[in-house]
Amino acid sequence: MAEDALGNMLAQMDNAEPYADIDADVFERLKHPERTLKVTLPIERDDGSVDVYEGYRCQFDSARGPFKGGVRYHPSVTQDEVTALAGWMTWKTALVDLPYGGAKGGVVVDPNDMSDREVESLTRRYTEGIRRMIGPDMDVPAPDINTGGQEMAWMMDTYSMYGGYVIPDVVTGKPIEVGGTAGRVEATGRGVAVTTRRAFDFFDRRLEDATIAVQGFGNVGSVTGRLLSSMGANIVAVSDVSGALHDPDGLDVMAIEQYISENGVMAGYEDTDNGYDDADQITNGDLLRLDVDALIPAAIENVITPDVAEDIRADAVIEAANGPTTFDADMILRERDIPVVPDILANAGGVIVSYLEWVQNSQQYSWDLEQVNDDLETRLARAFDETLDAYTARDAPDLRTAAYIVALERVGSAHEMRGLFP
Ligand SMILES: NC(=O)C1=CN([C@@H]2O[C@H](COP(=O)(O)OP(=O)(O)OC[C@H]3O[C@@H](n4cnc5c(N)ncnc54)[C@H](OP(=O)(O)O)[C@@H]3O)[C@@H](O)[C@H]2O)C=CC1
Ligand SMILES: O=C(O)CCC(=O)C(=O)O
Repeated sequence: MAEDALGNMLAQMDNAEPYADIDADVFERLKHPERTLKVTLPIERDDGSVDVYEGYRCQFDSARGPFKGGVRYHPSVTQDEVTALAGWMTWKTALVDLPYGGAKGGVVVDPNDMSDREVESLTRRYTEGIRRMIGPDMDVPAPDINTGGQEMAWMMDTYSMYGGYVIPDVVTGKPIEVGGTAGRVEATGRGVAVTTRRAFDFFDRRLEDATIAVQGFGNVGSVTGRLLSSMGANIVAVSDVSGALHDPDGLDVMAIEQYISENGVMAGYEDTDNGYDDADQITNGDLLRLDVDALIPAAIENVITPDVAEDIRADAVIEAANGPTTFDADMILRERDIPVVPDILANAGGVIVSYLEWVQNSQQYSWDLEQVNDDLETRLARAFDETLDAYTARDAPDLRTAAYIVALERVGSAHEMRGLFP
C-alpha cells in the first residue's frame, strides 16, 4: 500500500524501472533526494504576538541542470510531501527536456488566515532561510498552491537585497512589472488544456461537447476550465475546498471565476441568478464519481484513492494536480482500462513557461505572448509524442509508466555521464 505522496512517487519509479534502460546503481541513487533544508520562521502577527512556522526546500536531483520547482503554502505540507513533489519535478523537467533538475519548497501554514503584511513577512523570512541554496544557476523557485506573482516578487526582492543588485532570474512566475513573462499565469492550465486536446485525439474522441469535471478552481483549475470551454468542451462540474457545483448542461466558467474573485469562495454561486446556470451543489467526492468524458483533478495529492478509483465513471483522467492518484488507485484504473494522462506530462506547461521566463531574464529580452504560447505547445507536443512512442515501443502498461521511461532514462544517462562519485 502506498497512500502517501512520497510512497506513491517511489512506487511509480519502481513500477517503471523494469521497462527503462537504466543502470541499477544509478536507479538506487535516484530514489534519494540530494538534500533538504528545514527552516524555522518566526513571524510577528498583526496583533503583536509571534507565531513560529516550519518551512522546507528539497533539492531532489541536479544531474541535468539547476534545481527547479514551486513553493507551496499549505497546512498539510510535510518534509515527505515536499520530497515527493521535488522528485516529480525532476521527472517532469526531464520528460519535457528542460535543462533543469527538480526541487520543491513548502511552508506549513494556511495563508488564508493571514493579512497581506503577515504573508509578506513569512515570504521574506522563508526566502532568507533558503537563500544560501537558491540562485539563478543553483535553484529557481516558482509558484505552487497558495503562492503566485506577489509572493515571487517578494522572494525576488528579498534575494536581491542580500545580493546588492536586482537578480530577477532567481525565481519565475513573477509579475510582468518585475521581469515576469507573458503567459506564465495561464501556462499550467494552458498546458493541461493542450494536453487534454491531444489526449482526446489519441483516444480518437471529440473534445467538442465532451463533458469534463474539474476538481480545484485555483490558478490551474480555473484556467484549464476556461480554455477547455473555449475549445468547445462542456465543463459540467468544478469545485474548491468549500464544495462542488454540477450542471449536466454545462457551467458558465467565466461567471464562476468572477464570483470567486468577488467572494473568495465558490459556495453561494448556485444561489446567484446569472440567467444561465442551473447548478447543483455536490461534494468533491461526488464530483470525482461523475459520469463524464474526462475527470481533471487540479487541487491536491491523493484524492483518487482505491475507493474512488473503483467508483470512477469518467472515461479518462487528466492529472492537472501533482500526485492526485495514489499508486494503488492507479493500478485499479489500469485494470479498469481508464487511461490516466500523468501529472508530469499534463501539468508541465507551468515549468516550461518558467524556463522561458528564466531564459528571457538571462538575455534581458522579452518575448510576446504568441511566441511563448507557441514554444509551450511545441515542447508539450514533443513530450506527448515521446511518451506515446515509449508506450508502444516498450510495451508500457500505461501512459505514466511510458512517461517515467523517458524521464528516468534522461536523468539516468546524465548521472552516468557525470559519474556517481566525486
Ligand atoms: N501553479 C502552477 O503553476 C502549478 C501547479 N501545479 C499543481 O496544480 C495543483 C493546483 O495548484 P494551483 O492551482 O497553483 O493552486 P491554487 O492555490 O491556485 O488552487 C488550489 C485549488 O484547489 C482547491 N483545493 C484545495 N484543497 C482542496 C480539497 N481538499 N478539495 C478540493 N479542492 C481543494 C483550492 O480551493 P480553495 O481556494 O477553496 O482553498 C483551490 O481552488 C497543485 O497540485 C499544484 O502542485 C502543477 C504545476 C504548476
Ligand atoms: O514553474 C516552475 O518552475 C515549477 C512549477 C511547479 O511547481 C510544478 O510544476 O509543480
